[in-house]
Amino acid sequence: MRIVVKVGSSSLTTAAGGIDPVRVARLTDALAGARSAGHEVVLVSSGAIAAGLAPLGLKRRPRALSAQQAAASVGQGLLVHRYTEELARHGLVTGQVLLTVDDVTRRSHYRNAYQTFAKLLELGVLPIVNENDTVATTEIRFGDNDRLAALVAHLVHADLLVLLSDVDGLYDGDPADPGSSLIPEVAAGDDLAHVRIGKAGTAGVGTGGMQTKLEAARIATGAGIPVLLTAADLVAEALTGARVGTRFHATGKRRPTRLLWLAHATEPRGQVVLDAGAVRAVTERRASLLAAGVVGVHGSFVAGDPVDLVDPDGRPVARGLVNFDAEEIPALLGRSSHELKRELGAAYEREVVHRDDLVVL
Ligand SMILES: Nc1ncnc2c1ncn2[C@@H]1O[C@H](COP(=O)(O)OP(=O)(O)O)[C@@H](O)[C@H]1O
Ligand SMILES: N[C@@H](CCC(=O)OP(=O)(O)O)C(=O)O
Repeated sequence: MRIVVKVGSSSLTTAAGGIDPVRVARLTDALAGARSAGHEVVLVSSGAIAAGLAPLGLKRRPRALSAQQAAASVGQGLLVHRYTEELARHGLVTGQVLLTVDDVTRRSHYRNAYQTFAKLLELGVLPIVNENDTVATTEIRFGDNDRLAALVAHLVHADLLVLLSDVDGLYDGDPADPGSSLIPEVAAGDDLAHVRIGKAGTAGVGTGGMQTKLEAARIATGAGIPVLLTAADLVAEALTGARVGTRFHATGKRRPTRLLWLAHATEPRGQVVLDAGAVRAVTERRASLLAAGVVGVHGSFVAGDPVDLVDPDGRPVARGLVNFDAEEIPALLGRSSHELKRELGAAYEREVVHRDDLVVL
């Protein structure tokens, strides 16, 4: 099996906030065990910011983005160094992969990322992935690694996504509350509306809490990948197939990876307003969006940016990579490709959003 394992900051750090060598060793022992059993493993690890706090004399995760980026810059190297040393004891070679949203939503970059992972796995390397925190800006930042892990699982065609946290699974209420109980299975179509979801754990280093784990589980299972959510302390059990944690069954089929990223990882830079006919063409017939069906445009974007396609009432119906700059679109509104080609030249005959770059929400 090809397994993506994601570990959160709260499962890697000591109470004081630094990287905990004992917890890292427990994790790497289990990853090495999975490799010995014949599985391919990709690790998505948070903890760069947490690892950078102590060397910078910081007590807790800073609020300002620039300070978080500085901490990540200091901490990422330390974190990967720790993993590299531990995995080397098991004869394993590690490789660092730092991703930004843009890297994987634009077609050429996405193919590049896929090929890098394929090569690393073919060479027997254990890739260690994190967000490229130091360069990611607010707009293009994931911020939490749960969704990143789900998208990486899809990118590398994983058979299983294991989400490790400081809690041993999904509870129907606050896990600290003695009245709450663990949910062992989430089947396709199960309604989680009754589950009370709280914020991130007490350690104060995690970011997403249970909400981003559920989103990650929804993305992965919706793309055909089952998810196991359990405690980092139980990683060895989880990777040897013991019945621990919460198992989310696959609910959907694989979709092209880039489109999954487009739907879940991009911040739209603007909106293109469609008339009712274009809404039907895009959502029901999966057609490209042509200028003839566009009635308005909002925001400032350039060709290649992600935009939301909205219906006449402003509700998003799809997201796509647009082929024109925002300021070019008003001149095209409602006009047929044929007319545009005749008056403005062949370059204007292109679709506003091509069907291959479009995902229905
Ligand atoms: N319904 C719930 N079930 C399980 N955990 C929950 C729930 N609601 C809130 N949580 C909290 O979510 C925390 C995990 O999120 P977080 O601290 O962001 O972890 P990580 O650093 O592993 O990503 C747990 O410590 C737990 O206290
Ligand atoms: N990329 C960030 C991870 C963000 C984060 O804290 O995520 P998580 O602990 O998984 O909720 C880091 O390495 O510090």
